[in-house]
Amino acid sequence: MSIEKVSTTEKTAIGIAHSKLILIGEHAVVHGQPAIAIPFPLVGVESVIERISGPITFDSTFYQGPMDAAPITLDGIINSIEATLDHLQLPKRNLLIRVKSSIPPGKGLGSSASVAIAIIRSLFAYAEVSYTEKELLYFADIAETFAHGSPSGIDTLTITSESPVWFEKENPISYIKPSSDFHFIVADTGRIGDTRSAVESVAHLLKTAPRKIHAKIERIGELTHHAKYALEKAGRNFLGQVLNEAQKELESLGVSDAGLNKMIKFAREEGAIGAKLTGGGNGGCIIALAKNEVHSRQLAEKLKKFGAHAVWPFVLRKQD
Ligand SMILES: Nc1ncnc2c1ncn2[C@@H]1O[C@H](COP(=O)(O)OP(=O)(O)O)[C@@H](O)[C@H]1O
Ligand SMILES: C[C@@](O)(CCOP(=O)(O)O)CC(=O)O
Repeated sequence: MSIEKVSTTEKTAIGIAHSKLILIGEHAVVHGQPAIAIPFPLVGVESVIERISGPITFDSTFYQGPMDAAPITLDGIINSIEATLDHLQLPKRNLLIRVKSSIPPGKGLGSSASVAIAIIRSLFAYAEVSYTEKELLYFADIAETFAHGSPSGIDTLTITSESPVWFEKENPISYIKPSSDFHFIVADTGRIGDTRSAVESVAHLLKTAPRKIHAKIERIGELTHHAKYALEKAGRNFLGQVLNEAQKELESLGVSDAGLNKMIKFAREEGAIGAKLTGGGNGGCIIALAKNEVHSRQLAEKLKKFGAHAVWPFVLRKQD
């Protein structure tokens, strides 16, 4: 079936979602340590729902066609959609779901969670029903659990937040207020990571060498406390050191690959105060802390020439 030929009536509804960056604490957060994550509005997802007649139909870069024939990679999102439709008491038919995303998938930027959240928002808008934050997270976490096994919940929480978050599994959220501007660059190594298998490999290590691995996870937690202090008080030089320390621990947990290590090394040689992987790792993106705005632009150019598939200079603004 060609999506262009599906005839729609005038009723449409839109839902959007930005993506997220984990500044520090990925992987350790799955095991109860805190993490800091930042809403990342430079890439995002738009979901448009249109009324059609016939089965629910997808139109996205991942798949075009009826939902009941969708590939297994969409099962998580489909579970979220079905649960949301049940909640809204809408029939599971007569909808066209168009998904446009500028978030590269499998790069640690929370693509799966953003897609789920944009779609859920568009379904609520279509039904003209308002929702609470808790409901939104509940339906999005259905997709995340399917995609990532045992997600900490940090992706969905940051994607629904407008401010940087301090996140712990048992005590989900408080907000971080940076005391100055921080200039970051996010750069994509080009290699796709698999968050689920990276999380599983850390869980496996934890079983085989519990004391050693637990100490590393706790160290990341301690560094995350230092990062909060750096953002709110001590400033960029201390934050850079802390990010570099966190990268060492992530490497020793086996979630940083050669592509990430090479790009992180290059960013530091070019003056980044700190650099580490962001997200699930073993592919995906690095986050580097620049000295200032000019340096951030120069570093972005250099990373591009070095071979980054995409580069996003990004300012975390001071908040009063
Ligand atoms: N454009 C898109 N359309 C539909 N689903 C998408 C799209 N982009 C991502 N997804 C969903 O998200 C999953 C990929 O996200 P993933 O690589 O796990 O993201 P991340 O590791 O960055 O959180 C896909 O399997 C699919 O279910
Ligand atoms: C590795 C982890 O800490 C972050 C994963 O980030 P992403 O899904 O790769 O964007 C997993 C989690 O917190 O659920």
